[in-house]
Amino acid sequence: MAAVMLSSGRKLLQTRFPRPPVRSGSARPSGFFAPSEGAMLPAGSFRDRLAFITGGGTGLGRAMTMVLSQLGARCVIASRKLDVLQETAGEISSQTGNQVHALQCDVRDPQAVARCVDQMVALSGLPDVIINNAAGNFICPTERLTPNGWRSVTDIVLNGTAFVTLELGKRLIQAQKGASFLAITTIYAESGSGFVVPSAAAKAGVEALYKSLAAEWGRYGHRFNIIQPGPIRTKGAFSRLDPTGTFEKSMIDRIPTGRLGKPAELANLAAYLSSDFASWMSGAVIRFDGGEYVSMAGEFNELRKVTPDQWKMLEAMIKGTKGS
Ligand SMILES: CCC/C=C/C=C/C(=O)SCCNC(=O)CCNC(=O)[C@H](O)C(C)(C)COP(=O)(O)OP(=O)(O)OC[C@H]1O[C@@H](n2cnc3c(N)ncnc32)[C@H](O)[C@@H]1OP(=O)(O)O
Ligand SMILES: NC(=O)C1=CN([C@@H]2O[C@H](COP(=O)(O)OP(=O)(O)OC[C@H]3O[C@@H](n4cnc5c(N)ncnc54)[C@H](OP(=O)(O)O)[C@@H]3O)[C@@H](O)[C@H]2O)C=CC1
Repeated sequence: MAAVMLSSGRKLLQTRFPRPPVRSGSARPSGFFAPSEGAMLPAGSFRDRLAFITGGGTGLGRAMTMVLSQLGARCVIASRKLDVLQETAGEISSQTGNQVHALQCDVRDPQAVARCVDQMVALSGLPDVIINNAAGNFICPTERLTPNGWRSVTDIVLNGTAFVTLELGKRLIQAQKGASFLAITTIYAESGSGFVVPSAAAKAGVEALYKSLAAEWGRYGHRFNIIQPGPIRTKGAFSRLDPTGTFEKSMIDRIPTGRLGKPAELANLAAYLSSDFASWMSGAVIRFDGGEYVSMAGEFNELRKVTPDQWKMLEAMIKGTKGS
């Protein structure tokens, strides 16, 4: 006896199937959807451009800094840990030959953000590209969350993004200089998600902020776009969201492209959105998740697990039903 279950937990049918050789996501044929990790845009796409990337010392921020620098940008990376930033800045600039400056900045503190922008202006001027990538997150049942735990995440994600955007936005408007603003949110900014509730709430707030400013600040030459990544292995994210490593397989199983994303893939999309090739893109929200979001959403998507023999039987049963 075998049952086909819907994602809601309801049984679609229960009948005498031969035991199904259920194909797991990780058993998908390899070769489809192989990542391309080199820089996608033409060399020099960011020549004479300055990019400011929060959280640029690690993970996805580091990958975005790398590709922008490869494409000719001067970069300023900012976060709390100066030693980490300096190491990344040194590694990237020695590979690309372009300047990468490291500035200490806690985005939760608006005065620290203003000082950081002062330092950047003194070093290199006002940026053409701003990427709000810094974040904090951890899995936690919401009933265990303290007010300080809530604050630690929402202050980095929502307030931090707002402080950086306001500080730079006002100065750019004053200087009559246009810029591209990009925010890195996540797929559950749209759906919400249990167990990461401060992050879900704050990322949704960031999306509202960026969509609102896309409408309001276009007249000053500013574009605002959003990338919602699905799971991409980084130490910062996976140590806090999958500390035992047990969720990774179920993530991969539900991703139709059968793998996690790669930082360099995300970085190419970020570079495109921040480039002149995307100068008509503003207010866009791009989901970048290998199909995971729609795969989790569709009522009948679990039917991927039904085998061809089972389909023959299902079809015969359906066709054999007369009337309603
Ligand atoms: C898979 C697809 C979708 C994925 C989405 C991914 C989204 C991401 O955002 S991944 C980014 C992950 N990277 C980071 O989080 C990096 C930065 N994170 C941090 O620095 C820390 O994790 C933290 C956010 C907690 C901030 O660090 P800080 O030093 O400022 O805070 P603490 O003093 O350590 O803690 C502040 C309060 O939070 C409580 N807390 C911390 N961790 C947990 C936890 N695991 N569970 C419950 N509560 C936690 C901590 O106890 C403090 O509260 P209190 O005890 O009341 O003082
Ligand atoms: N990896 C993934 O699967 C996914 C990631 N994302 C998003 O991608 C972005 C990058 O995450 P990822 O690279 O994975 O994780 P990381 O932990 O590597 O990146 C987070 C960065 O934020 C910086 N940061 C944290 N707090 C502050 C603060 N108060 N002030 C300034 N900087 C701060 C950290 O630097 P420092 O500690 O030096 O301050 C760190 O460099 C985040 O916005 C995350 O939400 C979204 C969906 C999926």
